[in-house]
Amino acid sequence: MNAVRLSPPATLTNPGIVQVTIPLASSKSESNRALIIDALTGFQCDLKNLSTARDTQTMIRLLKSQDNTADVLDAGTTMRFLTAYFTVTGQQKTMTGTPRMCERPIGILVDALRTLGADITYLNKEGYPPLQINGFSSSESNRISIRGDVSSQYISALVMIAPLLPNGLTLELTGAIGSRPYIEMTLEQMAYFGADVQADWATNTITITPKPYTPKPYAIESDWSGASYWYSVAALAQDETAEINLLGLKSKSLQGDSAIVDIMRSLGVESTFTESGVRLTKCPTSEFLAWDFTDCPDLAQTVAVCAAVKGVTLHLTGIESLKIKETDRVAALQAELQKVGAELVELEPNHRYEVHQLTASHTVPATIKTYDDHRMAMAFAPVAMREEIIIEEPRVVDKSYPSFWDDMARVATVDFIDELFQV
Ligand SMILES: O=C(O)C1=C[C@@H](OP(=O)(O)O)[C@@H](O)[C@H](O)C1
Ligand SMILES: C=C(OP(=O)(O)O)C(=O)O
Repeated sequence: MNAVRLSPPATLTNPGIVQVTIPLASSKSESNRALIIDALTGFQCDLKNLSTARDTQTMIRLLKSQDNTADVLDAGTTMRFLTAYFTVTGQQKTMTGTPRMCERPIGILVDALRTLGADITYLNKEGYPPLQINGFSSSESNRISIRGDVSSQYISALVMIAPLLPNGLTLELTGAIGSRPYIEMTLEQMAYFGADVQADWATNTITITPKPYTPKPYAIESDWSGASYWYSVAALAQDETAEINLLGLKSKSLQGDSAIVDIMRSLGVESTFTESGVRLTKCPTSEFLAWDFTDCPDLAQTVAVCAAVKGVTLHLTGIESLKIKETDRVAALQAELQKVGAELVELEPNHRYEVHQLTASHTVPATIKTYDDHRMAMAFAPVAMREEIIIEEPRVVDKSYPSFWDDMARVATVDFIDELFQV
């Protein structure tokens, strides 16, 4: 029998006074777009404050790698953006990732790239990674209809390569559009680097003319998705004088997850923008909150856990895309919220959900499974402001926010139970 050391769970206890300044990780979404655009200029941009997130480090590594295989691990943007980038730059690559990545659909993007002239084949299951990029000879076609309701990352991937296409690109987005702020972020960053982009949101049409990017310096903003966990800490803190200063955030952000400012006002957190970022303090809480997460799906877990523990009834819509992210986040929330005395129920099939507290008591500390999903770990960590909690596989946070536990250790005691597991 071998003794192996697995990633020890994190136990979070004893929140004291919550008075803290957090430098925050920078945005992996902004970083990964800037890196693709930089690569399309021949790596001539001076990118500042790039994210230390694994998703971004993977992007950096794969952009420079000469290997025939690009393993994106569990990074969705890296998979989708690189598939388009390697195609348009004529690089023959095998694109693969974790087993979960190979369950996350990519057919909509591949179909669009094929229309533009790509030769791409699936190596296992049609519509899913792994896939093989065999070559690209650009077609006359520069007008594509594409569904907007599965993942905005396909659209971001296509528009970023569009300035290099001989005829540019016109994308007609069909159906509902999910995660639209991420598309707008892409277009804003492209425009900053000199691309000629036009979005008509009345007709859901995006037009990009052929025109090379202009290399320029660019500084990445702090990560609003990562900031959301600090909002939850402030909302759940017992310390009525709690004050959290989050550095590097701006009130006018490219990131749609800055919607956390408005959401958390109902959950008892006031935001004051300062020269250095945003200051969180406590304010009165509502008893009920309804929110449509179509534009900000990555906030749903944070808000669901926070509302559940605070005893605020929450109605969620726009969370369909959660089922195809790092894990099925709806199922994961349903299982784990029970452990902190709450439940997530479906009010209208696949459309409207409710989170509410249960009257029965629950076992403390709860041990939360994270399902290879960084946001499960970080969404449940703030529960420590109310009761002891154990988070399994805590290093999942490395995907987007590697310093998360170091930062949490400033408002809670974080113990990694260093035990030997027998196999
Ligand atoms: O473009 C991006 O940077 C992202 C878009 C969103 O994905 P979907 O468009 O698949 O919802 C979001 O959930 C993801 O974390 C990052
Ligand atoms: C869904 C996420 O990332 P991605 O789709 O890029 O893997 C996320 O960070 O929550």
